[in-house]
Amino acid sequence: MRRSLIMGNWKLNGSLSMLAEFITSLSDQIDALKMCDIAIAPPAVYLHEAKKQLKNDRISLAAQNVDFNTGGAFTGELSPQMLKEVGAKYVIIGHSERRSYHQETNEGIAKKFALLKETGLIPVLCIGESETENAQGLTQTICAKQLDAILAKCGPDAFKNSVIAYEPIWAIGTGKAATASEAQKVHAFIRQHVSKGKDEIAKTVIIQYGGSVNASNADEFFAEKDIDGALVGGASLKVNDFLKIAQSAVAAKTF
Ligand SMILES: O=C(CO)COP(=O)(O)O
Repeated sequence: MRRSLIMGNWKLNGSLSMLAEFITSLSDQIDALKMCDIAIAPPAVYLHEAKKQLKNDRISLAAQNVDFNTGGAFTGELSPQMLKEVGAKYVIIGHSERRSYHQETNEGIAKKFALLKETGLIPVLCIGESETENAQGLTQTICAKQLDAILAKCGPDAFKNSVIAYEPIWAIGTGKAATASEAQKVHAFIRQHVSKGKDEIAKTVIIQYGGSVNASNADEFFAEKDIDGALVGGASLKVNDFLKIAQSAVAAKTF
């Protein structure tokens, strides 16, 4: 059975003191959350300190972005190896905020995906459609295009041991989450599209939902069979809300 993965994407938020408080509270509660994997993605500048403060490996670290070069004259960038060295296990790539504010393309994101795999890091590939695309019935077409760029670059086994986060752009930070059944339909499509009939991939690829997940609506998402956790933005900044979301994931797997 796939384990749920609950990941907090702090985006451009947080501080050293918030990090310390967050890690202490999360560590106190972690034993009750055995059935799911937990990760936080603070700004990369805090990863090294986070790694030092984490007392057990039940809480993993994620970075929010990476470069597609391994080193050299690329001012301002961070390589997969650097992120690995400071404790990252996962790296979020292709977030819609990076696609739109930093003009990231499917091809560039595919290069990042390939490099992460080579480095032994787990890519968390964000995909999803805009409000207009959703209204035009293009959700599956857009998701397929974003996934196909990865399959073209990395081959049919690309998504083995990888994570995909379905994040409809219109649901991010808006308080207007997709309904659980809408999300489930897209997740089922994604699973079928990336596995192309290969059981090993269908069974292991983790597909998170992201977009206005909070402590009150998380239960509904985790009750769906193809929703394997959540990539949480705003609600991941408050440790109690984040914990409640993780508890919902645990409850969904234990009855
Ligand atoms: O973008 C997100 C996670 O990557 C979702 O953000 P919100 O949970 O704030 O909608």
